[in-house]
Amino acid sequence: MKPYLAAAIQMTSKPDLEKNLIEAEELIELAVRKGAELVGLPENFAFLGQEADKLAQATVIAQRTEKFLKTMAQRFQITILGGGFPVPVVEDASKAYNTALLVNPSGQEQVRYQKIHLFDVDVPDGNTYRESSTVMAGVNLPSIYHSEDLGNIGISICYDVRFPELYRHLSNKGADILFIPAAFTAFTGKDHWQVLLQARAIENTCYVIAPAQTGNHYERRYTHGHAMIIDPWGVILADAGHQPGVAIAEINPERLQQVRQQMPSLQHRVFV
Ligand SMILES: O=C(O)CNC(=O)[C@H](CS)NC(=O)CCC(=O)C(=O)O
Repeated sequence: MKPYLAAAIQMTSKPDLEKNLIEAEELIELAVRKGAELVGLPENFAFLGQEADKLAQATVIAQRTEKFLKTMAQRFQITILGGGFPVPVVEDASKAYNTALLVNPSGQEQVRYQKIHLFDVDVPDGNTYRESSTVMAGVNLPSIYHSEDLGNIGISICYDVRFPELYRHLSNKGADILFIPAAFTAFTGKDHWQVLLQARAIENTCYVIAPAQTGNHYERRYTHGHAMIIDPWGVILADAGHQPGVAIAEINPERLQQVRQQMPSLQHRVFV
């Protein structure tokens, strides 16, 4: 593993695939110009709209998005995570998997993760979320991407951040970097987002890269923003604030080793 720059992209995705991919490309290009070699896009970067509309367009979204990620990776010679887009379930036309895809600079798919924990929550601001009405829950724990240059990368999506056992699994498997791409609601995000991300970083002594959605997407759907990168001590290295943009920070193996020496909590685990 070498020191390198990573980018957590922040977007205001809309119910418009082509428009979102254009915005995503601009932000990837910005991240690459700043030197990023590992780039993450947020959950729903390709399409953020009504569940029914997303499902109706899922076949096209999946095809376009997979091709887009491979093209971006090859063109800019980066490793890229597409942080959650619908891929139709073959056996059930009423469902899609909320899928995150990690692609290497050769344009090859390295990890495919289907979101395990679905957001079925009545948020106290009056919005109701029933992700499971159109999304099939994944049942497989994500595999780690072992990269000689970039380190061991673990993947998750959004609401997963509330389930620390998933991240314990990833750190047990050797993760150095945890991706947590999200579309966190504005209401839950203001109190929970940063705390949860810092907790996952600190308890696993891992870098956290958290691409995010921000602002108003359609009707009353608002997300929290604050795409960020956090170091293994829990320090926030970069925070994208409220506007679309990029949070960029260095991922440094010496810092990782230093924190793991200073705080060897992973070695003191008793139960898992
Ligand atoms: O809002 C949208 O339409 C897009 N969001 C999503 O697709 C997903 C599933 S509904 N959002 C979350 O998981 C939010 C989790 C969260 O906010 C929390 O855990 O508090």
